[in-house]
Amino acid sequence: MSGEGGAVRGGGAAATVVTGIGELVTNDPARGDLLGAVGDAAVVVQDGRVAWVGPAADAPSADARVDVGGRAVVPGFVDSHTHAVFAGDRAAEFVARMAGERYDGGGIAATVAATRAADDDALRAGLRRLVAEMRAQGTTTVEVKSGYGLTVDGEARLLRLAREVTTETTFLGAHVVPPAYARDRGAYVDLVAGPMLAACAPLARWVDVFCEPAAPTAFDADEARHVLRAGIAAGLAARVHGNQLGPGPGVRLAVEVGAASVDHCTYLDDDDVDALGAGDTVATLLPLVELSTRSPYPDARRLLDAGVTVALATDCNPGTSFSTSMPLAIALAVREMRMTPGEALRAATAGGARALRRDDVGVVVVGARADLAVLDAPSHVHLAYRPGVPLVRALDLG
Ligand SMILES: N=CN[C@@H](CCC(=O)O)C(=O)O
Ligand SMILES: [Zn+2]
Repeated sequence: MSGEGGAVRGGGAAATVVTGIGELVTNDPARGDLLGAVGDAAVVVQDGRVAWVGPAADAPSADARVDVGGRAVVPGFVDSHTHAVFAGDRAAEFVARMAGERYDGGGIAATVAATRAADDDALRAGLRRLVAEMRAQGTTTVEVKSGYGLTVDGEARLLRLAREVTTETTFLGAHVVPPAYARDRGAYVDLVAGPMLAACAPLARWVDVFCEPAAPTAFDADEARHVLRAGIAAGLAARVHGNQLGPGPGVRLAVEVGAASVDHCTYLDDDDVDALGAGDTVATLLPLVELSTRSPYPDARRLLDAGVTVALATDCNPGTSFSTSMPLAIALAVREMRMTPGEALRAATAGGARALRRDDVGVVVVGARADLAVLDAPSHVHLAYRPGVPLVRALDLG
C-alpha cells in the first residue's frame, strides 16, 4: 500500500522538499519528547523515502517544493489489524447488538458463508474499496487477515487477494471452528496446523488465532498454542486475538510464544498486565470494536503506566467494527481509554509499526518510507479534538 490519496508519497529520483509544516510529528526518540515533534519544519522526500528532516530554515534545496501552509504533518497511520477481505453484510446483527444482544463471535459463520459464495472479483472489489477508504483517511500501511474461508483453498484464496494490497498478510485459519467440525474440534485444529498452514504459509507473514474460552467456537489455550507453534515452525511470526470477550489465556499465551502483538485486551487481570510489562509483545487496542459491540473499553492507561507498548488499529471487519477510520480510533482512545492525544497518535503510528515489527514506517526519519499524512489542522491534537471530521489532505508531489 503506498501513500496515494490522503497521504504524501515521493516518487522517482527527483527530490521534493515539503515545507511550511507547522508541526511535524516524527516519532524519533532522538528528538526527545514522546512524538519527536518539530515546529516550523521541512521534510525532503526522494525516491519514496525520507532524505532529510529538520527545521524549515535549514532545509536543503531540492528539485521541487511543496508548501503545506502551516498544517501539521504526521506519519501515515499503521493499521496493524484488519479483516478487510470478505463478502456480505451484518447490519442486522449490529442493530440487534445496539438493542442489547451480546457479541459472541457467532456471526462469523455468516461472513464465512457469504465469502465462500463470492467470486474473486467481488472480493477484490470490496477489499479495494476498503483500502481506498483507509488511504483517504491517512493509513499508509495495512495488515489484512484471512479467516473467512476456513478451508485449505478458501484461506489460501483470501491470502492471495490480500497480498495484492499489502505484504502484511496474516493466516487466521483458527478464527472459528466451522459447524461441520463441531463434534470433532481436534480434526479442525489438525487441519489448520497441517494442510491449511502448508498451503497458506507461503502467502502469509503472520499466523494468528482467536483464543477465547468465552466464545464456544473460538480456540482454547492448548488448541491455540498448537496452531501458533506450527505456524512459527513453518516460518511465520505470531499474533493473537485475546481477551476480547472475557478474561482468558490469550495474553499470556501470546507472551509465552513471543507473539509480536496480542489484540483486543479488553479484559485483563494483573497477571496479564505484568506479563505484557515484562515481555516484548505489543498490546493492540481496537476501540472501534468496543464502540460497535457496546462493550467496555480496554484500560489503556493501566497498560501504558506498566510500560507496555500500545498500538491502535481499526479491526475493520463486517461483524465487530465496520470502520476503516484510524482518526476515529484515535479520538475514541483519547475520550474513552484515557490516552493523551500524543499517546494515541503514537500508538496509531509507531505502535502499529512495532506490532508489525517494522522500523521503516510509523516514523519520519531519514531512510524511512515517505508515508506522511498532512492534516488540515495546526496540530495532531485535532485528530481527537475534531472527531469524525475528515482532516487528512491529499498532497500531490508530482
Ligand atoms: N474476534 C474475532 N474476530 C473479529 C470479528 C470477526 C467477525 O465478527 O466477523 C474481531 O477481531 O473482532
Ligand atoms: Zn480481529
